[in-house]
Amino acid sequence: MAPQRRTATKAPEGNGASERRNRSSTKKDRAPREVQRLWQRPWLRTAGLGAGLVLTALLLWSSLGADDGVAEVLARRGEVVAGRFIEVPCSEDYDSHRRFEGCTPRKCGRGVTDVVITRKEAERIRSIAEKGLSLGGSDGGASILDLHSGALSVGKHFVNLYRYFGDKIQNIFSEEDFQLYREVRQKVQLTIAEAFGISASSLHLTKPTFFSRINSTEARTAHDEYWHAHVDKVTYGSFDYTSLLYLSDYLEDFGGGRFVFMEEGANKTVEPRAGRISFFTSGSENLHRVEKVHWGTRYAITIAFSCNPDHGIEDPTFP
Ligand SMILES: O=C(O)CCC(=O)C(=O)O
Ligand SMILES: [Fe+2]
Repeated sequence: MAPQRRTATKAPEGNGASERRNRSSTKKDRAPREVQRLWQRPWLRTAGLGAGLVLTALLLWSSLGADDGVAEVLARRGEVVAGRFIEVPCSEDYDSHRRFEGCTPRKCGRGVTDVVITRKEAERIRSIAEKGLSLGGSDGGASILDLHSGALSVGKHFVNLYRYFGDKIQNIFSEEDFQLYREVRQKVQLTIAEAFGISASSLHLTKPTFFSRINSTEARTAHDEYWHAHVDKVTYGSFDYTSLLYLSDYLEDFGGGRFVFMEEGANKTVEPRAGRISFFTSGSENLHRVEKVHWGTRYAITIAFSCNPDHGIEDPTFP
């Protein structure tokens, strides 16, 4: 729009012929007629239409971008991130909770690493999720399995798989599965502690800790609506540090389903990759959402930590 206006007003000034031809016109009506005449020139009309098209395309692109919430990629699926950390100012969310010095975030931010959990480990963990979730699954697009509480999505509800399946659950899961969960939790805890400069022992595993399986089936209940923007500290209360371990690959196993940190004009996405850990402080400095999954199946596990020992839970144990 701006270049078009500049052309229309500037051209008559420098165009002597046009001025001479219009000597009889009053000052008042000169500009519109000159603009009209200029507009009748084919090249200007083409340029104007071109600019209009570019502008429309830009507006469309930015509105689609805003809807999609995508601006920059923090971690691409195809790259191996050896450790990336971006500090962001802490929100005030932590002030309304009891503070634990040396743990409650004073340094806030988000990190990604692909070198802590191997692809092989991710595949083994994913098979735990597959085994557990094969026993149930939501009617809608999002199912969860919480090894700690035993919560498993079934239809439009949850069941406690330990109660529901009783001793039979020992035929599904193995001691090694739980051992693996513990090892992964430990590695994630150390990664978070190091990135935020705190002691790993000040972090307490907190609930809920769960596997998620998302596909493109339409949501049936509010539990299936995983795509809403949220703040983990608000949603889950006890969370101070959130981690996500991805168990499948963006654009290989599923489409859509990118993780988005929402920031005004500068959303950042994390593209899931098997074995990728994404971790961040849980306050509103890290408002986020998950894009809708358009095809395929996306597996992840949410493991979070609290600074408050009262909110700590033990690792899940083999029943
Ligand atoms: O699966 C993800 O990428 C994010 C999940 C999430 O935001 C959550 O569990 O609170
Ligand atoms: Fe979240």
